[in-house]
Amino acid sequence: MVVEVGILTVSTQCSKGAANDTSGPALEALLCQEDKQQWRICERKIVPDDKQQISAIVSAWSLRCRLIIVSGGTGISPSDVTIEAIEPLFTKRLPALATAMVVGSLTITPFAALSQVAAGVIGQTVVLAVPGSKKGSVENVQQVLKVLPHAVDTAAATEGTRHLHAPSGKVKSKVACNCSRPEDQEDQNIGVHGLSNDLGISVSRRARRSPYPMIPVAKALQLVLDHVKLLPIKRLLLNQISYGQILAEDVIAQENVPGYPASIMDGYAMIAADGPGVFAVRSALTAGSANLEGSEMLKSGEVVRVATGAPIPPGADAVVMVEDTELVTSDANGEEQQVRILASKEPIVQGQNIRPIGHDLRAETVVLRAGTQISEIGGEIGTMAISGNKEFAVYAMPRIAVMSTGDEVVDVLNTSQPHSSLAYGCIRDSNRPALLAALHALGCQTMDLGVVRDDPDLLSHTIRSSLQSCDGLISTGGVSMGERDWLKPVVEQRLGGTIHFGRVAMKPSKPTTFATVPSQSDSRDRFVFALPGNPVSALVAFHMFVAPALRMISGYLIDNTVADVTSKLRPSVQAEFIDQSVQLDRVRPEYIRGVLAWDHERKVWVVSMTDHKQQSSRIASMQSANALISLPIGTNERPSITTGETVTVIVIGTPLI
Ligand SMILES: Nc1nc2c(c(=O)[nH]1)N[C@H]1C(S)=C(S)[C@@H](COP(=O)(O)OP(=O)(O)OC[C@H]3O[C@@H](n4cnc5c(N)ncnc54)[C@H](O)[C@@H]3O)O[C@H]1N2
Ligand code: MOO
Ligand SMILES: [Mg+2]
Repeated sequence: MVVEVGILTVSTQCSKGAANDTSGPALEALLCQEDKQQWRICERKIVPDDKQQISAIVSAWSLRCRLIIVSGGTGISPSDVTIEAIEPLFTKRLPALATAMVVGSLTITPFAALSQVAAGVIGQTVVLAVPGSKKGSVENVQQVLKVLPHAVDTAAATEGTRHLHAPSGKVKSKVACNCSRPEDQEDQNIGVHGLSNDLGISVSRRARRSPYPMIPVAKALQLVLDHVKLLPIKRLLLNQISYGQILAEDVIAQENVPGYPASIMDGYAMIAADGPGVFAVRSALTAGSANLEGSEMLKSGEVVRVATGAPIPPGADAVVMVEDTELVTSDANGEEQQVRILASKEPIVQGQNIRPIGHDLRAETVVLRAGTQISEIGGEIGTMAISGNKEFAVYAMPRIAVMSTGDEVVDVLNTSQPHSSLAYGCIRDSNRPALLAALHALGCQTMDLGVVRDDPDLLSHTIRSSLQSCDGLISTGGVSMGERDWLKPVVEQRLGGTIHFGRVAMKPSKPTTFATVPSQSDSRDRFVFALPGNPVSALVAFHMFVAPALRMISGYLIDNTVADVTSKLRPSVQAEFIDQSVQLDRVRPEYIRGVLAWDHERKVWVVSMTDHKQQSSRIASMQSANALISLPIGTNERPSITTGETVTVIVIGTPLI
């Protein structure tokens, strides 16, 4: 049997070209001498003493090599990190194999005692870590050369099973995956997977199956919510606050509203006990009239003309509307001298038409709770304005970078380019405009990264630099199995990111990818949603995963009282399906685009499809959609849904009412 071997040289000097790699070629020669038929060197690489790079490469190779030898970085200096990089990946340790290497080498030199060799299994791959010197590496491998074929056979012989491992280097769990499972079937290997194709790999050697298990939608959403973090709190002036923002602290009224007893009507302030009759008009008070403290008390038989909002003069305890009075006498200037308060069915009572101090807001009480969303209706902004506070604590709104990717994708937002006819094989970018609009509707700030070509260098540079000033990034395209689908390897291998999931059991949007990337400036990881390129897949994934995450980090859950947070972040209703029958997909749950409306006669929610061409490439099927109709996987017993059945509908827009 031919065994695929990877030889990784770890040396910062060699990786910079400052020294020649001697151990790699020596190990190659050793294996070739042994038996050319048996060992085939399929991977060779030199990397610096960098833990992340070492573990990323060993992880990726473990998907296609049966034996990996890592030489170098096994000493005891602080820069030696090979053992720390690979041991956490081991799904099984082989301590005796490591001991055999050390014991054998000690018979040659006592310096062997200063190397930390390691041996273990990652999935079905045997991995050895040996010293970096030409002599040391060869001597160590020689000690175990005879048993290596058997070790490799045994590791590979775990029939039908493959142990997957976490990309971050931490072994989360050992899981078995049935290799005969159809590619599209949901995988239970949640949260554990191998790495994407090595960026430098030729197309013929790329993995032909995705290393990312296809996880259920609910689990994917949970992973997203587990890994995104609340944004910082900001103290903003009222005119800096945007609709949609969430209060991070209670708003306390600083003063009473009104701060004085105020008239509710235009009319006459009087003493209620006087009752109807003729009164002398002593003076007039309009809204904004100065403080009346110290002014003369109103006497029986007098009234003061007041406007709505004007302070009530001292001594007065009721206001009668102007409509319930008539003029009796006036002076030469037209000023009122006497008015009659007309008798009506209702007696005049104390406090009539007067707002006492603090009637609307009482000083030092909470007028808006933390967790309140500032709506576009205006009620919250108005209350904040009147509360007497200058600044308000709110959660920052996310700033999100948006990027379309693809050599064939033509930018329609770049106005400096003339609008030209589309070249053969190209398509206009519909994803970025749609996502930017959806983000703005959620109140997010955006950074438009344009259309980026399918080039790992360009992609990694664009993502890295945008994440310096954004909380997260949304890209579309390049996440599936194509030879230029670079997003996953770029995130893992160039940005040091962790992919939490790379496929979801749903139709559309199967290759939806969610990752976190360490920040270069602070301890808050940035998130990357690498959405599929198909336009409907991108938008459905946005509403299923990205929008709830954005709500969560903007503070939507801080006053959470409901057990099921999903219902707050991604609301759904039960509705009657009123369209023609639809065949259910036999492999993935499907989210078809729908129009949700309230049936006023029957008092039920009803939902129909936007149209009957629901392909994931066809953005027109998203037109008018305000809902995603969540359809279960079809079975022989239930192959379709028919008119009148009740379905779960995820609300993504304003329902028709
Ligand atoms: N062998 C396999 N092939 C595919 C699989 C699979 O599992 N195995 N999955 C399919 C599914 S499902 C989807 S969804 C797509 C996702 O593809 P990518 O995310 O890699 O996206 P691209 O390959 O870059 O593009 C796919 C499609 O979308 C068009 N596109 C891309 N960007 C835009 C844009 N900004 N505006 C408009 N249209 C865009 C692009 O031209 C392609 O037609 O993969 C399947 N393949
Ligand atoms: O998941 Mo893809 O989004 O089916 O077309
Ligand atoms: Mg693709």
